[in-house]
Amino acid sequence: MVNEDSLLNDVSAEKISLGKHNHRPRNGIEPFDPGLVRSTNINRSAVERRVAGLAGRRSVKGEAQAAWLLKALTCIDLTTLNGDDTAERVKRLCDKAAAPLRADIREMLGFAGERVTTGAVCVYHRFVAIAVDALKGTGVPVAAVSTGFPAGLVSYDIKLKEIESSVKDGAGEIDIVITREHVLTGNWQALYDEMRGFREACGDAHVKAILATGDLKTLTNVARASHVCMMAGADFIKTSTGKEAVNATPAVTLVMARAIRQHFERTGQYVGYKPAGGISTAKDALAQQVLMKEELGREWLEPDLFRIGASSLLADIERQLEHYVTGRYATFHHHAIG
Ligand SMILES: O=C[C@H](O)COP(=O)(O)O
Repeated sequence: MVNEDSLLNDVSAEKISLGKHNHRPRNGIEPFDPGLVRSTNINRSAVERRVAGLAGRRSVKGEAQAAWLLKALTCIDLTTLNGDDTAERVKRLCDKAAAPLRADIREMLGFAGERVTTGAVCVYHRFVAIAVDALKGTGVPVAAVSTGFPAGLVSYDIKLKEIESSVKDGAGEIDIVITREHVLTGNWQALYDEMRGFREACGDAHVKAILATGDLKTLTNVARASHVCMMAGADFIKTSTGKEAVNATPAVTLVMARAIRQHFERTGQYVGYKPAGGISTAKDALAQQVLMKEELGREWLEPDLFRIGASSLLADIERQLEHYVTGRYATFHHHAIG
């Protein structure tokens, strides 16, 4: 059985706490602070050095790795965002989110009686009601991508209406995309204003701000956009739509995690982090988790503060966990969805 205490060697009192989906209380909204934005600057070489240093120093093996992967699985926002999505595909995805691990693997890991689920299911607005229905009683929330995802270039009014419709259909989380032009032209006030409006339109649903970091040109822009969205009340900041050419790189994770840390030190508010796009292997997930642990600490490894947006990661995690308990690798078709 996976020793729960082995999740991280230096936090032996912590538990894996499976099946926990509680959202944190909503964060407050800070007034716009242009001085803080102007004074935020990122040195790319320093970021790259730190990322390379971490990759060399930290590796998680054996039983501890199985525990980390189990934890990563509970943080996945299991996603389908394709033009050919159908109700049937979304229902199958929901079944997988509610029971992501084969019963025999779960049993061999020592979690037979536990509810193990992914962090959420993430879909387009059209499928929100279907997913909410399919996930009834599972505790798994539905996240809706919104505000003209992925480009975010529909009118502001339509963006607000889209958020409101998804909330009405039962989405507990709304993943909004920001207007990249506001960042690229340095119009931080406009970014703050739209983010506040999105947050308000979400009502009680939690809001994740997708920065589309691959479009933002510099790490300084990534850090400034992170701060502005957090000031305006984002519950999570998220890297990417998965549709940009570059998605959740370790450098971007480091910059966004540090922005979250600074925000926490300044305001006492906990903002979550969601890397998304191109995270498809257990190794990718572990690299993101290590960065979170090193930069933000143990609390930021739980699904209320950490999610991984991914369409195909689950299959590899399940495969690695099967290998851990049986000593064998199954072929990929045994872990079909996710
Ligand atoms: O938010 C989630 C992403 O769209 C998923 O991207 P992916 O298909 O590269 O895993």
